[in-house]
Amino acid sequence: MSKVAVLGAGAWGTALAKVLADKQNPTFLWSHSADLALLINERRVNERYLPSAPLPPTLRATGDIEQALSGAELVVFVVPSHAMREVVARARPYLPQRALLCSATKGIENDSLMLMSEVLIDELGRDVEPRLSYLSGPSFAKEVAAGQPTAVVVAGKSNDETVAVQHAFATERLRVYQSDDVVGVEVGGALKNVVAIAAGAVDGLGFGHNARAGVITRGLAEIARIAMVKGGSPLTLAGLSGLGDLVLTCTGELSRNRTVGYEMGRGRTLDDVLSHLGHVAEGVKTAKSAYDLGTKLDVDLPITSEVYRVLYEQKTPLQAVVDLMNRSLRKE
Ligand SMILES: NC(=O)c1ccc[n+]([C@@H]2O[C@H](COP(=O)([O-])OP(=O)(O)OC[C@H]3O[C@@H](n4cnc5c(N)ncnc54)[C@H](O)[C@@H]3O)[C@@H](O)[C@H]2O)c1
Ligand SMILES: O=P(O)(O)OC[C@H](O)CO
Repeated sequence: MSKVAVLGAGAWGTALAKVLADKQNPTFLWSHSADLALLINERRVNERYLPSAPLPPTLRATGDIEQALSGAELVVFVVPSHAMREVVARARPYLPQRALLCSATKGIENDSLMLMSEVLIDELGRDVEPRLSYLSGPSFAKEVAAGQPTAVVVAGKSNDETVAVQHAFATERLRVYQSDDVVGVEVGGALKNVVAIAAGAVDGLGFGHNARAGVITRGLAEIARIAMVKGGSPLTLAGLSGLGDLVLTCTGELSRNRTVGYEMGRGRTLDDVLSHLGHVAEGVKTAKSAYDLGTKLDVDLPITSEVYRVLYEQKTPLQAVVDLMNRSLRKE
């Protein structure tokens, strides 16, 4: 590619920009903090969000979104989901007409209950849909940046454009699969963060492997129910952006979402955990969106609902486990 723009200089934006820049694509990494962009260029590392990864000379950070976007063939949106609408609106005047647009954000917007695909189309118009794709799957930024073998999936409605994005990201260490199930891939990526908070809480409470496996499996059932009601395929949820990301996030100690649940399981408050986390934990906001979505679409989401009550209604994690275990018995 002659130029790539990555919007969002957090851990994941920096890791993806490094992947693209290591492939010799001139890559602009946009940060909404001009000071952070200056520091990244000066130190050749993003010390705030991804200190473990030295950045190649083909990567340049900038606080100027017009400079980042001008002439870009591929634009990657990697800001937290609550900032997506604002950043897309900011980018809109400068987006090159034919650029491929890829979201690597995992979340569901509060209040509108929109997936990132829906936010992007809402802000940019239905015409851009063939150029839109969504990258998801089990991928801790630190491991991707270190060249650890990783498999992800990119989903889009238009085959040629999705294949182009698949090839843009693929390396010997980053295997990229392709899918046309945008809803399934997005719902899987967003809701696994909520289930990971539950899995972390169960670990923090000191329960065993059985409990964790139960949360993962029954959490997957909830994710699949929402995805299907929204038009996604249950098969997608058996893939990288469903089971794959769920297992990673529910078991990996690098997960911010699991950490939130784990620390709350050990008795810390949400505010205390978030004030020390230093990164976004998407599952916190997505728990509210998913809870509201379940109510709106009349989908049964017991684990998600308990995570919501622990995060927003001061229910204790232990009481949430007790209530989950003592619901009426049913078929699997
Ligand atoms: N970190 C990972 O391993 C990983 C992997 C896959 C997907 N993701 C997803 O990628 C997205 C970004 O996560 P991250 O890990 O890079 O987050 P992070 O917490 O490391 O960084 C967040 C970034 O967003 C910026 N930001 C915050 N508010 C903003 C605003 N209003 N406008 C513009 N920028 C703003 C911050 O300055 C920071 O650069 C999330 O949806 C996350 O779920 C993360
Ligand atoms: O650290 P987490 O919990 O935000 O998870 C990061 C990625 O989504 C894992 O695929």
